[in-house]
Amino acid sequence: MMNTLELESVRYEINGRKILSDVYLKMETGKVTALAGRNGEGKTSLFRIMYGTLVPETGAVFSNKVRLSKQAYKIEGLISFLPQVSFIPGYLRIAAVFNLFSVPMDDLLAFFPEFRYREKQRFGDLSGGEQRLLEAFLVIKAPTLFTILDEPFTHLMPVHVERLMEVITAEKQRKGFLIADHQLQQVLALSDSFYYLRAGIVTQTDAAILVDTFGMYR
Ligand SMILES: Nc1ncnc2c1ncn2[C@@H]1O[C@H](COP(=O)(O)OP(=O)(O)OP(=O)(O)O)[C@@H](O)[C@H]1O
Repeated sequence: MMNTLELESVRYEINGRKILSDVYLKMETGKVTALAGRNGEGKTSLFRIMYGTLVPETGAVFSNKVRLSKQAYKIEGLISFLPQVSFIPGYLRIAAVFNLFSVPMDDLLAFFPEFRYREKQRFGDLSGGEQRLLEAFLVIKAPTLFTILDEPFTHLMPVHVERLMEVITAEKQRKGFLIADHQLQQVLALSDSFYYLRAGIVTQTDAAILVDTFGMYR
């Protein structure tokens, strides 16, 4: 069964400045949806409104066309979110972190065997890139219908980006993704549908227009 998660008629302002005006956006299971936009256009704000940690002036989130009665993140199994900033406490050991997210360590080792025998290491002792990789992996694998990824490839080395893209493609069989990342080539390769956010307006677009707008090799 295909599931949808939609933002409808969302208006959001900060100190009287319009960030989002009458925004519509749809996520679907089985699809990766991309949101493109320059720095500061409001992508993170839109993600937080969808997730439920930011309250807009108007608008709502609909799951399979039914308006949510509470924030999306409070509904078990509905949505996971990778924010731009680190969110896992450094004192936790890797094994404990995987337990918390209900993700088996073996799932990680299948894609990233370099973490074998490191279960007892504390999360805070990993390199910045390794921490980012594990956070992205856990959110992607979390047992939810939908996942939002805010710049998942930032700080990752190219081989990890490639493998993380494989994880997303595999998980897409059962969930829907919404992704923003400045690595346009990767986003284009992964995504099935595209939106563009500019001056508060979200429009549906396609890969060719995004390449024209942002350039492939900036
Ligand atoms: N608490 C705040 N007070 C004032 N302005 C804010 C606040 N939070 C966000 N903004 C502004 O709102 C706009 C949208 O921010 P947002 O983080 O949603 O953009 P973004 O598209 O995700 O940017 P980036 O690609 O750089 O992450 C930005 O111009 C930002 O400066």
